[in-house]
Amino acid sequence: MSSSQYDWAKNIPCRNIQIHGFCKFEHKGCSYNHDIFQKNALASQPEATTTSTTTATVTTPSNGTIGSSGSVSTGASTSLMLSSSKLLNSVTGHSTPITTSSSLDKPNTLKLGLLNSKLFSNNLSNNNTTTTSTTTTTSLNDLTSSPTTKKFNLDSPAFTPTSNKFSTISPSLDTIPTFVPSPAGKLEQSPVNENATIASTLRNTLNIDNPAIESKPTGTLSPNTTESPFADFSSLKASLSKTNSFNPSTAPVFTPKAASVNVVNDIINPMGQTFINTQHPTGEDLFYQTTNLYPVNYLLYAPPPPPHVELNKNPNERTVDDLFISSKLREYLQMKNEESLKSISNNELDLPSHVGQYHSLYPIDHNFDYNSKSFGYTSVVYKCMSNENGKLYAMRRLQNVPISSPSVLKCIKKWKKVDCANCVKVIDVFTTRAFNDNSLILIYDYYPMSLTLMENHFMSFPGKNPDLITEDSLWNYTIQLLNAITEIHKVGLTIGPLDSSKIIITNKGRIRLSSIGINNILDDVKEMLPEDAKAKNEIKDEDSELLKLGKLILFLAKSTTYLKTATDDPFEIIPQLKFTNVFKKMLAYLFTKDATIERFQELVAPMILKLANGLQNSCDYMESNLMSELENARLVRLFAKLDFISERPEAVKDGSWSETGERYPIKLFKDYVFHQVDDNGNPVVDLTHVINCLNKLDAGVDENVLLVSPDEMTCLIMSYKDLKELVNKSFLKLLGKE
Ligand SMILES: Nc1ncnc2c1ncn2[C@@H]1O[C@H](COP(=O)(O)OP(=O)(O)OP(=O)(O)O)[C@@H](O)[C@H]1O
Repeated sequence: MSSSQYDWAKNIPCRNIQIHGFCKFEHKGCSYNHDIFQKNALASQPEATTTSTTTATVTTPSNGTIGSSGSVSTGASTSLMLSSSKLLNSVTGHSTPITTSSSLDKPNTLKLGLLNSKLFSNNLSNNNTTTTSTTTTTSLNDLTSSPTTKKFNLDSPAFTPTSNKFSTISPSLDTIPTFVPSPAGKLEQSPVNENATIASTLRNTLNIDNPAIESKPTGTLSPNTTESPFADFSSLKASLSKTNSFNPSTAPVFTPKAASVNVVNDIINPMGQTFINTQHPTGEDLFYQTTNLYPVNYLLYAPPPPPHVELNKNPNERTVDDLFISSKLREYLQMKNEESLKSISNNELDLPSHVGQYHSLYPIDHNFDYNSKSFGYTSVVYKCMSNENGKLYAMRRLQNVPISSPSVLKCIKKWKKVDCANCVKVIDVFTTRAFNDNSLILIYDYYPMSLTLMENHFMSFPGKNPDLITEDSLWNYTIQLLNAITEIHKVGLTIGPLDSSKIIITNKGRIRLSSIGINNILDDVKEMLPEDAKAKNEIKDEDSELLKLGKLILFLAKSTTYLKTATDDPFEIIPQLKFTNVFKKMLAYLFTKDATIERFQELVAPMILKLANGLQNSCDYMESNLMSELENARLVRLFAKLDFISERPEAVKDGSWSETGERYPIKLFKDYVFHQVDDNGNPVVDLTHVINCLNKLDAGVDENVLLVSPDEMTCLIMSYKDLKELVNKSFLKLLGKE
């Protein structure tokens, strides 16, 4: 680049000086004039004004018009000024030069450029300029007399940054003046007051209950306080960090049961429900304090449609409910989940924090009776969590069992081998002094929400009445218990007493023996007792397995019938039962002396087939529900993928990631799926649309979709196929696998 090429610029003041106060390219080839400002600074003020006025007025040609059309009158001095200043900017801003202006013809443009340059230089020797300069003197009179000059005229001081001011500012951080807050007396004025308002807004937004802040209400800060107003902020910051930082020991967990703890007052919430405000507990109790005080609505996500909708549906019509797992099943499973998440502070019940490797004990006895000694010892059942694998287990504790040798626990090895669908699997057995006594502990698989046969059929609980005993349910129990007996026999063991309080219902109609193995251990313990103690603990268990089964079924069956004669003889009771003869025959067989398991199995075979049929139907039902959830899981993964990709905060600076770059269609697609509004601007909440779109995206169909940005300035037509490719590509890039 030859310097002569930019000769035209040598009289034009450098815009860098104008803006920044200096030009860092001054001695590095910048072709613009750098001396003018120095001269101007030295020149006296009146002179400068005169120069300015004189040069400014030059903007109007002699005929009082400007531009190629010659139609702009001198009256439009403001617009004229703007045009010329615009032009000046374009010239001095090193951008498109004078000659390329489209709106002005060449001579005029050139003239204006030169005239404007005179605004600063007043030093032109060019003939053209001299002529123009002469011609504009008249216009000056016109302009000065014009009423429009009042507001914004040529006399308005031009913006001339004082280069001295900027040059005195040191780039060093140390020399940057520090902000000194206003004296306390001026606290009611901004900006301090503004800060206080921010603090209070923050406090209100975050709902921080900080007495330090509370004592200094917004806008009424004490005038004679000598404290820095930022003291508020430090306390706010402290409380913010306190409020927002995660502390596992104080982080609340959802504990529905604990709602009744430490009740101080009830508050009526706006939704018309009563929830409980708990006193702030201390220490460990904080962990268990109630946070969700509203009763859980298990059907919140997809409530079943009202009957009039359900009944009047056409075959091709679906409700949201149809898209998901059946509401009843979901509610049931969610209740089970909730039950298994229940916890309570160890302090509250004086429970040990750990028993062996098990912790988080939670008593699950529904009707704990200290005097009930089913095994000859008081027994309590807890839900607990294993420290080893994080799984939940049921822990049965027998209090004060006189175990003198660990050898009595060996028999449990055999019980661990029992793999039966109608027995609760035993996991572990040990003794402990964690409860301050000699407790025998047995660990079993945990089945949330299970009730014993006794509880299910003979007791009522809040929200649950005793279940009716029917012939079908009795057949069901008989066959399942027969299965348990058979399986236990296979490993050379016997079931021990068959008690309705030691059989749990873990699912609809599904029963399991809940305390297998205990009897064997206690028998061995008994063997080791001294003779007199042995006699005291004697529990006669001479019945055959089938007889035990018969007694249990008879006990359940006779509870359904009013017996005319009070008798204990099963052969007198059975004929009085209001059940079918087949059932009565089966029950009577269990009480016969020569009853065998094999013969009994033959007897109940037709009923086993019926049960097998029901179980298979139940399996099909579960599988179909699983299928619908399977699709949901697929869509959830797609949701997750989309969310992983779009609106990544760390990519905000890098526009190429989502906002304007390659991934912009994904952002628009998300808007298309989730953020549509109707004609009235109301959000469109249509799950079918969402599922349709996501399914098409997942399948990558060839169909095109019109994606429009919210401001309607960008429209894209893309196929789901391309979108899918883009999503996959972006996701791989995110994983660093591209
Ligand atoms: N493995 C288990 N999983 C889940 N809950 C269980 C399990 N075993 C027992 N339970 C539940 O624990 C509670 C107490 O059981 P337990 O056998 O002690 O019955 P109980 O009626 O209290 O008898 P007892 O009067 O002899 O103590 C019952 O509600 C039962 O459903």
